[in-house]
Amino acid sequence: MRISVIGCGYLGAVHAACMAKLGHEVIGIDVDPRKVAALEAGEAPFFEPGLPELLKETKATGRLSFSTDMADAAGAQVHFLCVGTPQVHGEFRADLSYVESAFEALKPYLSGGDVVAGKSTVPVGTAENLADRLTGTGATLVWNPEFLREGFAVKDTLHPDRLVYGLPTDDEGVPTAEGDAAKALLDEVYATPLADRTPLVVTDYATAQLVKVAANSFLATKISFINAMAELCEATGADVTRLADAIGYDARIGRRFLNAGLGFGGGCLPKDIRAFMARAGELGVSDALTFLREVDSINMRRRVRVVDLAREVCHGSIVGRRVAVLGASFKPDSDDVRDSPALSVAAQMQLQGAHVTLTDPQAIGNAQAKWPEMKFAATALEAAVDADVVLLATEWQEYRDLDPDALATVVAHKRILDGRNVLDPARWRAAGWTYRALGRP
Ligand SMILES: NC(=O)C1=CN([C@@H]2O[C@H](COP(=O)(O)OP(=O)(O)OC[C@H]3O[C@@H](n4cnc5c(N)ncnc54)[C@H](O)[C@@H]3O)[C@@H](O)[C@H]2O)C=CC1
Ligand SMILES: O=C(O)[C@H]1O[C@H](OP(=O)(O)OP(=O)(O)OC[C@H]2O[C@@H](n3ccc(=O)[nH]c3=O)[C@H](O)[C@@H]2O)[C@H](O)[C@@H](O)[C@@H]1O
Repeated sequence: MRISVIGCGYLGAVHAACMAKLGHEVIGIDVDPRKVAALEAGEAPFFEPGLPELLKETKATGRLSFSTDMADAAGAQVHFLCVGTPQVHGEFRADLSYVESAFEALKPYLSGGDVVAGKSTVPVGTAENLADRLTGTGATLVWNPEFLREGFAVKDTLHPDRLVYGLPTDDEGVPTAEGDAAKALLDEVYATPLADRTPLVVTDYATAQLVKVAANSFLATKISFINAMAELCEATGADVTRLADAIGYDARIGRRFLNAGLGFGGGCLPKDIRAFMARAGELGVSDALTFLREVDSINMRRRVRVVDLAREVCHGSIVGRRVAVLGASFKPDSDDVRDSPALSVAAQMQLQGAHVTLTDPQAIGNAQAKWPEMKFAATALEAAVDADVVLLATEWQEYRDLDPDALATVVAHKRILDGRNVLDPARWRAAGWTYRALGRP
């Protein structure tokens, strides 16, 4: 099938390449000419494991191309909307201006029977509004939220945990004839994962939009729950990693997403819970989501706590102290620094008078663009030269594998803060290090 993908960022570029891998003929469209040029040359414009290989493979088939010209979307039967929905500056709500402009730019190129499939994460009500505005075009809107994780984006797109279709429905919640036709087209798009028995939830617009923000809110809540427990552990001398192991054995709770540390960041979880709260307010049900305010606060307190820990190990002040921060991306296996806890803590320390040197295997370029005045180093060992304290802020495998003896040869003081609870305290202490972590002794 011929497919267009509008917006080729972390979501859209992967989606486009994966759709081509599934056998479709795909045109990816983005307003950023540099991104389009890279993708058209078969190069990934950001770091995502497996994407460079997939782009090469699918470009070679001739089924995948990229363009800045929306007119190239004409002729596609399904158009995936994958543009950004960032937080509005100074407010909680989502900025829908990119969705608006992409949608309006696409409209003249739609034909009868086309499907516009929204993938961006949007406030509930957006799909209903866009659907109304398709009247007269003969095209049908569906909401098809995306659940991929950066770092696993290719696998998550080709082998999703589930697919969700939000279709137009009648007053009784039954899909309309257009809804049924749109479902048939999406079933064709996702024929391979559906044949692999990927669970499919077919529902209405409102539910499909809510599923996405509910999922991210649940994940954020799970992380903040364990980080709240970390605060209790800090007050009592308990170990939050053992606590997580113990409660995680209960299948009703589960161990995944119970890693305490610097908390969640990225281009999605933080802005999605805030946009959800803003939307609940507009709908007159803000009380239903007041707990997310606490989820957000617990998360942000972890960033403050790690700066306090640095101060503690430096005998009361970080002014003039050299701090090596290992990790700038919001999670390992990504170069994404949007709302990165690591970068935010590094910046805080710098603003409070420390001399910070930051390193990351993939995200230095993006971090430098955000904080040009920060000092950067290519490796952990270089960053740690003469350091008074080292902070592991993003758990890249190479930082998990660091040798305490090797690192000891370059630092000024053997003090390590484990911001992600991934190092072995006994090993580091045995090597003479002062080891401190979030929520464990
Ligand atoms: N990054 C992720 O892991 C996931 C993101 N999402 C959601 O997907 C959406 C996109 O997120 P990302 O890909 O991370 O953002 P991004 O910022 O990496 O990509 C958005 C892309 O849209 C392009 N764009 C903006 N206006 C356009 C227009 N009028 N026409 C064509 N292209 C346009 C931008 O140039 C950019 O390349 C957001 O709503 C996000 O919440 C959902 C699931 C996973
Ligand atoms: O809507 C989105 O964009 C995506 O947001 C998240 O994916 P992602 O942001 O790529 O990364 P996660 O693996 O969810 O991690 C998010 C943050 O939580 C942190 N985290 C994660 C797990 C954990 O146990 N503890 C913890 O602090 C990570 O370090 C990271 O900063 C969701 O997991 C995806 O399902 C969703 O599609």
